[in-house]
Formats: sequence, C-alpha cells, structure tokens
Amino acid sequence: MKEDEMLKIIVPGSTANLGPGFDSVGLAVNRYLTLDVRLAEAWSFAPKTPEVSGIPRGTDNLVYEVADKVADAHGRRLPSCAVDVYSDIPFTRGLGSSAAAVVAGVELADALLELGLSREQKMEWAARYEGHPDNVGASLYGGLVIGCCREAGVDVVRVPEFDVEIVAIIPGYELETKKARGQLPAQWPRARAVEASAVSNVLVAALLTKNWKLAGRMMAADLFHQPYRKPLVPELARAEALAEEYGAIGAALSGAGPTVLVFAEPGQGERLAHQLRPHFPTCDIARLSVEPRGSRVYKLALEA
Ligand SMILES: Nc1ncnc2c1ncn2[C@@H]1O[C@H](COP(=O)(O)OP(=O)(O)O)[C@@H](O)[C@H]1O
Ligand SMILES: N[C@@H](CCOP(=O)(O)O)C(=O)O
Repeated sequence: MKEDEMLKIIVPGSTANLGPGFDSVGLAVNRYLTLDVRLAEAWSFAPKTPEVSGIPRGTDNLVYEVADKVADAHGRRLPSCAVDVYSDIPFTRGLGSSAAAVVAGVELADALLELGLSREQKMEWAARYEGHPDNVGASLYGGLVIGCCREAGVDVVRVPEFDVEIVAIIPGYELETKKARGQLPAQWPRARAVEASAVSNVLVAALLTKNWKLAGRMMAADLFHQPYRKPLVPELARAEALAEEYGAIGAALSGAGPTVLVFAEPGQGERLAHQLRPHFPTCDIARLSVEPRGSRVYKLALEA
C-alpha cells in the first residue's frame, strides 16, 4: 500500500453450530466488522462504533496479533498503520465477533504484504488460530459453510444459495466463548457420540434438501453442546417452545450463546419477530439475514 492509498476490509459476522453442527457448521449474517487502514508512524486501532469501544488500541489488538503471526510465518514485518474500526457485531454474544477479527487479521497481513494468499490458505490460517472452522469459514466464504479442522488439514464446503430468515434474541448479558466451552464434557461415551454425530449429519442433509421440519427437530436434538449450555442461557428453552408454537423452522443457540436464533422460512421473519418480541422484554430482538458474500478487501485512493 502507498502513502496515498487506504485499505477497506469488510468481514461479516456469523452464527455457528445451528444446533448439532458443533464446531463445524457456520452461517454468515448481515452484521459486519469494517477496518479502514492507512499507513502511519505507529500502530493504532481507533474504535468508531459503540460495539468496539473496549478493544485494545495497540499491538495487543487481536487483529494485529493475527496479522503479525501471518507476517512472521512469511519472514516479513508489517508496516505500521492507523486503523479505524467499525462494527455492529455485538461482542461475546455468540455472533462471531472474535472470528471476524481473526479473519480481518489474516486479510490485513495478506493485503499489506501482498502475500497473494488463496482463500483456502486464509481459511487454514484463520481456522488454526480460532481452533474451529465454523465461524471463520462463514466469515471468509459467506453463506452456509461446513468444515472440519484436522491435523492433516482444513476442509471446507460452501453451500451455494442457502436462504432462511433469522430472528435473533440477543440477551443483555455477555457469555465468553471460553467460559461456555468450559461447560462441555471432555469426552462423550461412544453411544452418545454416535447419536450426536448422526443428528448432526441429518441436520446438514435436511438443510441441503430444505426439509425444514426435520432440520428444526435436529436442532433441538443436539447432544454435543446445547444440553450443557442451556442452564447458562434460559432464553434457549423458551425460544424452542415458541418456535414450535409459531410454526418456525426451529431454534438454536448461536455459537456458544447467549444469543438464540429462531429460523424461519423465507417471508416469515417479520411475523415471527413480531410474535417473539413480547416474550423477551429484556433482550434485543433483531432480524438477521444470511450474508452470501465473505470477507472482502478494497484498495482505495486517499483524497488529497
Ligand atoms: N474487532 C475486534 N478487535 C479486537 N478484539 C476483538 C474484536 N472483536 C472481538 N474481539 C475479541 O473477542 C472477544 C469476544 O470473543 P468471544 O468470547 O469468542 O465472543 P464472540 O466471538 O461470540 O463475540 C472480545 O471480548 C475481544 O477480546
Ligand atoms: N463452535 C463454537 C462457536 C463459538 O462461537 P462464538 O460466536 O460464540 O464465539 C462453540 O460452540 O463453542
């Protein structure tokens, strides 16, 4: 990048798991982390929207840490930049704010150093850093993404043209992903693991064939994580019952929570949001849509 240029990096937020697709299924949503990047004397991150008011302002920022790691692995150093940070992804609510920051870091290093990373290489970096491919996959590719992250490599399938409407029930309280992961058992007995994996497989098949009733049943049948996280998020059981009552596809914890998503067939989102709102007076009820595009980077000329 030259002195008279800037980078604009846009990364969508995401929801993970959709119930049983634990650490594997991700869906990009229409909330965004946006970075405006200019060359400067020293590194700085300036929050420009309330969601990011608490971010670290220097090289302890997650975006920088990821970018620096990518640069280091290529034997390069990042030039210092001033970064304006805009976001409407709420933090620690289960809508993939940290994954969006990780993807932004990979994009930042790639663009500043002109590394020419492919999307697969970016995915490898982001998934390894985040530890699971669901949120970062959705943020990088857009739409519905199914992935697995193994020692042997990261494999991802992006499902073309996936469209559902989403009503998000966003509680006022935070739930750190680290804490919510700490609730889960270290091991599952074989019979439970087999059943949990079968439920997850059927969820994916039902989503791909638009068998919405079955997809909803599989969301509620998750054995991997929701049973253990439910005590932390009372909104989930309530949303599951209401989803059934109002004829929605189903409900699921968004990532590690505490946001709960209720999924509806196209055209049903507005009615559903209206019906759900009075049941959750202390939550933000937001309509979300699937973001079909993944992260993107623009190089722009600075005005003189
Ligand atoms: N734009 C950002 N810049 C720096 N750090 C961020 C940014 N977005 C998220 N983070 C970090 O990620 C944390 C939230 O991650 P996490 O607990 O996984 O919740 P979630 O990803 O569901 O919002 C924040 O508290 C913050 O430390
Ligand atoms: N699969 C992860 C997803 C965490 O997503 P987040 O948005 O809550 O960080 C999990 O369920 O722990």
